[in-house]
Amino acid sequence: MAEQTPILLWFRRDLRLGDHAALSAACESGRAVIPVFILDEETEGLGAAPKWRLGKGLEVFGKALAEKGSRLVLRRGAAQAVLDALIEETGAGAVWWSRLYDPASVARDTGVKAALKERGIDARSFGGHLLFEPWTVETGQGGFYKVFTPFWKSVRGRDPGAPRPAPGKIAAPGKWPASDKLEDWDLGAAMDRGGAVVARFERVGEAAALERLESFIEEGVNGYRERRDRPGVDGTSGLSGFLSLGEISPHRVWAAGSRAAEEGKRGADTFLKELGWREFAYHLMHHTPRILTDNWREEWDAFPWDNDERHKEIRDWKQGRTGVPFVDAGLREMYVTGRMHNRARMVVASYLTKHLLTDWRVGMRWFEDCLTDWDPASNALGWQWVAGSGPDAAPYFRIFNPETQLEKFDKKGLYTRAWIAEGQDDPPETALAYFEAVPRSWGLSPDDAYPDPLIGLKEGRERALRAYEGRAER
Ligand SMILES: Cc1cc2nc3c(=O)[nH]c(=O)nc-3n(C[C@H](O)[C@H](O)[C@H](O)COP(=O)(O)OP(=O)(O)OC[C@H]3O[C@@H](n4cnc5c(N)ncnc54)[C@H](O)[C@@H]3O)c2cc1C
Repeated sequence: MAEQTPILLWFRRDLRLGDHAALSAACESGRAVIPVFILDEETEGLGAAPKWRLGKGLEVFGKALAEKGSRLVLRRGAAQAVLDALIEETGAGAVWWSRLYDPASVARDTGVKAALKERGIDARSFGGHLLFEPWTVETGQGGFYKVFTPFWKSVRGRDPGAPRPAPGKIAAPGKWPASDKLEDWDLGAAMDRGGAVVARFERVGEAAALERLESFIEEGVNGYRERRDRPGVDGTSGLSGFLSLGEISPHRVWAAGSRAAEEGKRGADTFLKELGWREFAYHLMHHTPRILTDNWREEWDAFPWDNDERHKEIRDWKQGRTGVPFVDAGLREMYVTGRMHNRARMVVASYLTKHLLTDWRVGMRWFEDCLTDWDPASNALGWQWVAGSGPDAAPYFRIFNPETQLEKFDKKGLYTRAWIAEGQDDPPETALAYFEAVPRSWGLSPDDAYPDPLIGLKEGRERALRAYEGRAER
């Protein structure tokens, strides 16, 4: 009987046991569950840091499954071919997974679902990566939202439902199919010596995510509104890496934030709103997938962006050597920790796209290679928002001044001291770690002089404004 056959649970960006709709449904069915992760073309193509982070996540998730008497079967190849082979080997009658929303995953999953259904396999996708499915949020006219505030107004009162508990038991199949060895995949290869440095700062897995959420709600959320903009303090939740790989569900985070708001904890509403930005990014990626590749506002196609990555300015920006302390601190923080404070993300993006007149896609790709919390939707929206080419974007002429930003948000110089070694008698470990992490071929040393600015801030600003005005005349 088909109902007795095992279920293949295809894990992707949902490496958790708690609040997992597909896993809970599979366990409730009473059938054997075979968890599988596929290293397919799309996963192979991840940037260096997200791929390294995925490897760490898979390691921890495999152990969590083992504690439940289950396993994570690892296979490499095209998703359809791998699933077909596993169906043959195990007699599975169903393949279930949690939905993804980027266009490449949607195209792959749509094809896989159709092919599986064709051969009589119960192929099902479940929600869980988002609070609200993008197609369920509509304007009064039946369209999609292009501006955050009305989007937020339309969803903030919704109840996304309570998070589900982790299953007590995951029934194992009579015989396990063979699995690749995670070490053989060498997912951290492109990180070279940087991996060991980032590992000091990275926390991985569902248990770590739950711990972080709990401590943030207990101690951090109260001061979140005031502290979230200060890059030199630990004032935000630090959950983005976990959310990116689905080691915690947004429902779980939302539920904790809502409870904190009900208890009157200051900052909780602001925190929920930030989760709203993540939803908004996905809403836009679903309705306009070109946000990942093209100027969302087509009039920007005429802008004379520089996108020649051989240019010294772009190389210096990537290396955190622009001579502008806030910009360099942000880029170095990312290189060392795999993450960058949100205020710094805005400042480095503004500097690249405005002072250096560089195409936002150059910066977006660098983030995609260096961020352990890389998220396709939030990254694209963030870059287009800052560049001015995106939906609900900051106007181009509002150019961040990295010096005044520093005076405002890092008055005591905590952030720049933490990340820039040059010029300090006794630099902290964080600042020195940058020189351990970067490739030797960059030839950098903490004893070097701090670089001169690539361009005066006033001069860069005026040049950007001239280019912007020129664009309007084109
Ligand atoms: C140019 C640029 C690129 C970015 N790239 C990414 C990316 O690749 N991955 C990523 O997760 N975020 C990205 N962000 C958004 C934001 O910087 C990070 O989500 C945030 O810094 C993560 O830290 P946290 O978890 O401590 O955030 P908190 O302040 O604690 O916020 C809680 C959660 O809300 C969500 N969130 C917060 N701010 C934003 C935002 N502006 N847009 C979308 N979601 C948000 C995140 O899921 C975050 O974990 C980018 C922002 C900019 C300006």
